[in-house]
Amino acid sequence: MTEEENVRRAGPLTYRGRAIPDTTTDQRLLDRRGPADWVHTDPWRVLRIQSEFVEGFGLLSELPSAVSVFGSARIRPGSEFYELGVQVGARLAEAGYATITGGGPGMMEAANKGAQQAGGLSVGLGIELPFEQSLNSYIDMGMTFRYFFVRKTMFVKYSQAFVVLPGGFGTLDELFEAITLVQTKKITRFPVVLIGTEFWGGLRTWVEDSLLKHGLVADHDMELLYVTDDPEEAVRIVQQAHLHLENRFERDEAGPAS
Ligand SMILES: CC(C)=CCNc1ncnc2c1ncn2[C@@H]1O[C@H](COP(=O)(O)O)[C@@H](O)[C@H]1O
Repeated sequence: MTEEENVRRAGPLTYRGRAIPDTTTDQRLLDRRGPADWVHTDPWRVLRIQSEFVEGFGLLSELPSAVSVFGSARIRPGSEFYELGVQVGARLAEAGYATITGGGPGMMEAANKGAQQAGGLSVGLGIELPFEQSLNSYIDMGMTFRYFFVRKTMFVKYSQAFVVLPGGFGTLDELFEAITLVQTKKITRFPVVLIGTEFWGGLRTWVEDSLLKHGLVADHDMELLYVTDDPEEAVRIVQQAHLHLENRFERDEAGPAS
């Protein structure tokens, strides 16, 4: 046997003599399918989760300054709330912010529509649901996620603030997640603005009368619930916080490396 026949290189690996496998790596990959139950196992899911982060970061990392807008999936076009959502998207676009929503119908669609029509970048981050649903038609850039928590990371990582319009459980989940991240200083200088004083007034009162009264939140935590009826005021709050943050990063970058 020649030296050439007695060696097999498989990528960075070298096999000689009796250690040479009967098949090549590609043969093992391509020649047969083998069992398929591993696609339903957690190690495989970890790779899918990883790929969602890769795709999400890839889609969003070059996004300009952006604000995530949340709100009910159930509000219909033509309603007062829907119009408010359109206004929010439009004002954000005029101030130079991209609008990110959950990509669905209702208030998400309204904010995307307002943003797109005012010439802003309109982004939809959808979620796989047990019933058929596609991204609304006012989205310039979109992605549909399998994993809820991956999608939530994107909302926080790629926006400077949250604007919360009237909504149900999904909206409350997003609102309280954001407030908890701010309260625990996982994110800083991150305004969370609720739009609709009549709609959100009861929640604010309950937080004050129950949570604050029993000492479950601090006085200054109440400031985390900023409520207004005016989309322009919401944008001003976002801009102020944004400016502060940029100044702080500039100071940090000028200081000693960490
Ligand atoms: C018709 C219907 C129920 C469609 C659901 N389709 C959805 N598509 C995308 N995001 C959603 C959807 N439902 C809830 N969400 C998420 O939860 C929030 C709305 O939930 P809710 O309607 O307030 O509780 C949105 O901000 C969004 O991020």
